[in-house]
Amino acid sequence: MSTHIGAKKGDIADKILLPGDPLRAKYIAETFLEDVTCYNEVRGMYGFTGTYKGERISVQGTGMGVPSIAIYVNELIQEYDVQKLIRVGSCGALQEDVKVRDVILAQTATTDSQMNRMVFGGIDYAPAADFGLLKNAYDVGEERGLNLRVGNVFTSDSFYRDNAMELFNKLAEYNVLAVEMEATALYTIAAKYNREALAVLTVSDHILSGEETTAEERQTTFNDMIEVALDAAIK
Ligand SMILES: O=P(O)(O)O[C@H]1O[C@H](CO)[C@@H](O)[C@H]1O
Ligand SMILES: O=c1cc[nH]c(=O)[nH]1
Repeated sequence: MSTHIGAKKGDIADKILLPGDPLRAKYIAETFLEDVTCYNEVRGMYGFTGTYKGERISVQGTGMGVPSIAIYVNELIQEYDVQKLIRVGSCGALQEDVKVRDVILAQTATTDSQMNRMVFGGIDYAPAADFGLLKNAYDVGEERGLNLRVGNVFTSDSFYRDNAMELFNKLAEYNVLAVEMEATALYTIAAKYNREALAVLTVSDHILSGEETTAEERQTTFNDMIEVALDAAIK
């Protein structure tokens, strides 16, 4: 086992979905995977391995924010040799034409996290999705008739911030689509170890209008996101 994951070598597949919420990991495993085993309960951050359309795949909760996902992604890569990592998360829309329930593929992730600046000595590294995974996800979404958005998202170090609209309006002016809290760390760590990474996000609320999804709607639209991620992972 690694420091935060109670799995043996080989318990985790080389492809993995990464929701922030560990209960979303459980939902994905129970709803979409077959022959499921739970390999992790450490800190309640559930991890499961099963099969999807005959292919072995895992799903692991990451918690919220850059420090938390960075722990799981580092251990999944360094201790369990995971190759393809796809975050499946929620986000808040920053553009008028991005609607609640839309699914976004994060091509890149702007951030206020200090993580990359610490690594690169102050340079603004540009974390990017793996092109092959991004293309697979886009193609899968098109085949399913989804209106996927592709672009820049903001990985925020805080969910609550003073004068938030000042920053959000500036990000919107520069065409950032939505705000979430983990993608930048996933992309940067995956790049370091030459692994494939992508964040697929469902808009759960709209920052400008205040509109929110109901719990039921969230489940349905999350299903679109989850199926896009699963099909992209095995394509
Ligand atoms: O739905 P998840 O994957 O947790 O993602 C979003 O939701 C959390 C905030 O409520 C943050 O983790 C943010 O990135
Ligand atoms: O980080 C997040 C996630 C969903 N909605 C938000 O407003 N922020």
